[in-house]
Amino acid sequence: MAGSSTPAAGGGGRPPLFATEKPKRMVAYRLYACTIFAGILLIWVYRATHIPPREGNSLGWRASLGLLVADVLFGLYWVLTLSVRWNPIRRTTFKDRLAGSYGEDQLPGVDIFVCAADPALEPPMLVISTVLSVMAYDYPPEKLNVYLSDDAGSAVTFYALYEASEFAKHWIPFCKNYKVEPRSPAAYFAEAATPHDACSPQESLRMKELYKDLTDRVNSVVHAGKIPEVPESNRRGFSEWNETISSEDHPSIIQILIDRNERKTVDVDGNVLPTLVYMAREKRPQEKHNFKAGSLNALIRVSSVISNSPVIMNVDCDMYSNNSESIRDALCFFLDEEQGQDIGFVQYPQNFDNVVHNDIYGNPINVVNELDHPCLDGWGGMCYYGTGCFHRRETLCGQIYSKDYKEDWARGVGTAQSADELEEMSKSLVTCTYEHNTPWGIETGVRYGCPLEDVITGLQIQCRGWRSVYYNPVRKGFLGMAPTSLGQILIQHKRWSEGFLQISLSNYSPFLLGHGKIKLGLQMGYSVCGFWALNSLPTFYYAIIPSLCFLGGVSVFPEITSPWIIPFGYVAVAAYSCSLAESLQCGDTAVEWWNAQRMWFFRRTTSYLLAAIDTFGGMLGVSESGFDLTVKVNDSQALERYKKGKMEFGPISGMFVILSTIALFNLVCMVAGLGRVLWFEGAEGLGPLFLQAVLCVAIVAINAPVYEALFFRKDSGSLPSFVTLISLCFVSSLCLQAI
Ligand SMILES: O=c1ccn([C@@H]2O[C@H](COP(=O)(O)OP(=O)(O)O[C@H]3O[C@H](CO)[C@@H](O)[C@H](O)[C@H]3O)[C@@H](O)[C@H]2O)c(=O)[nH]1
Ligand SMILES: [Mn+2]
Repeated sequence: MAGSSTPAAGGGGRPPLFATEKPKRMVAYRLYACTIFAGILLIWVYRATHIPPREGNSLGWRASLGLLVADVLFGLYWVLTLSVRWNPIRRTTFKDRLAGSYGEDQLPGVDIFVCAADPALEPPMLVISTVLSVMAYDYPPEKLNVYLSDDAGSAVTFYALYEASEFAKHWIPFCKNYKVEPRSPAAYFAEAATPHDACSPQESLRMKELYKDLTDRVNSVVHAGKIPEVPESNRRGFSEWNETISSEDHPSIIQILIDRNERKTVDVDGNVLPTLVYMAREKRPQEKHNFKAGSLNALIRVSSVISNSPVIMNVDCDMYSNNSESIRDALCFFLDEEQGQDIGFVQYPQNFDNVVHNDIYGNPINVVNELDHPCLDGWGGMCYYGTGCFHRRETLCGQIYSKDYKEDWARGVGTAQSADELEEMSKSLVTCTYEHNTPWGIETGVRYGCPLEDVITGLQIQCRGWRSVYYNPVRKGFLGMAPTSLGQILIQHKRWSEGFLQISLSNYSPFLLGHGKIKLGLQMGYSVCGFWALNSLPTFYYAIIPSLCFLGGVSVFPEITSPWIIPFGYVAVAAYSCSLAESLQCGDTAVEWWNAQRMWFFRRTTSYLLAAIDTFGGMLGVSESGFDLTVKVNDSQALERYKKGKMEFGPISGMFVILSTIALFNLVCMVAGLGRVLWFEGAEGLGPLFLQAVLCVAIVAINAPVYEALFFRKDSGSLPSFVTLISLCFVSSLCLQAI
């Protein structure tokens, strides 16, 4: 199977538009996995047969029972993770064949959705740079329709989009004439000072000036919070706003800013521009709006009236297109005659453009992008993760796949209706009450009621018989923004792990919903993230109990001279070496790997733990989950600290108390525990406690930034002494348990 490619289409049809390859390394990996599994089994045997008698101070007995459970859970979780290593595949597309087989006029229409929610957290300039980047795709503009959903219903965002529609008349021809990449103006002008494309320095300078004017105008409106006079011909849209409008309470607003029909808009070269639509669905305080999922569903309906293209792509407002050919790449999958019929969606990886070298948060997720996702693809079902994804419209509307299903690639809306009519029609589709008593949010559109609406929607589509594809080109399709403060990251991961756990424990779990419909490997693949939150429990246990026992001189691992130490040592050393090797192979540095390990530890002991608690609370009806927006602006000092690799803790939160408690507790255990053993028993005394000492030292080492923030840093990103105080209370009560 090594290096095998998919067969060419036979019998005179169009040639295949993509190929699938399987890499060779898998045999070695599978052998290695077998040895790890043997090690895990031996650890289980050891745990089950080495429970000390329950007498006197029963710490050893209790701890051994707990570790038995923890080791079993870790082992089972490891088995799940095999699914995202077992079967990776790699896809390549043939865009030249696409061009050979389909004329430009035969290409399908594409609707692009951009979601924004809050002009304070998501600056309008960021939003319109993303919009401009997707308007400038290398694709026939009369087939391209771009929709911005503004969940804040903000006049400022609308103003920015209006300015973008004017700027597009210069920007799009510039991009196309000079084959500029990337096509987000913000990203383009932030890159190298010397333009690397065919354009002359004067041209580039002229464009840069125009862009600077745009930025100044938009930002001054953002600061003033007031809209200036705009030309009479374009005033119409602004009259929608008045004093009574607020972000939580406003009617539906829909404005077609660029339209191909009667108000035909052309660029400076006289070419038509892609349709551009602003949408703010109605919001009322008493009505649930279902966050991003609600916006996407509103966009699906509005676009069905205005353009109704067979392909839909959606991005978050901070994730710009970095590759102008992405639409054509995605179409290579959908339009392939042999293998494309059952492909429901094409997901691109998430990559970031604001991450620095040796990022302290371990943000380059290369292993996920280069190994995990190709494996999900290998099982026939890359998940949908909410941004950078192309769908067939029908898959989002509940269509079930069957062999007889024929896509109408030519579908679309004619040019009969005027923009005013279209706006009126679509407004009625995005009122608060429109979805009442309809299948929207349940069977139709993106699913509601879960913080990971996208993943569950993707799973539902796969369970209706569609396959999905993962495409990771060399020039990244999209670049987004990673949060660069620990507090933000932990909140984001809490939302994700909570969403995943909710899915895993519901009727929509990949094992129940997917039973008989998707492959076992894919069910397991989903569960790797699905059980992140539960995996926090054994991690938390491992972070406290062995160290506590070390402090009390109670051994809970095999002695250094016992043969039982071999499976423990082997599993730990081999698993971590393999993980490091994978990271390096996927392009991370060793420092990034180490930082990523630290983040795993932090997330598991905070975000995931709280997510597990909240999920169970939610099942008992105590708590309800929301969508805490990720901040996309940082103050300049924080940004400086980030660049220097200083961890940004930010405002006090319960999560930091947990982090510093674990860090301080292990520090105490290490110092007092080592001191006690060496003082009373000498070096031989370490024999039975060796593995615990190693574990404790490792936890202290990984927590270095926490100690720095607690004791040495004075800047506003460090941990306040209040956190130290509370943590010390917890630490002392924990230590008392050892006595
Ligand atoms: O009420 C809301 C809340 C959010 N959004 C938009 O949703 C997107 C994602 O929000 P963000 O705060 O950036 O969350 P992230 O954690 O960065 O998002 C990741 O995680 C989400 C699921 O938790 C996915 O939907 C996203 O695609 C994925 O990038 C942004 O464009 C928001 O404007 C809305 O449109 N309406
Ligand atoms: Mn985001």
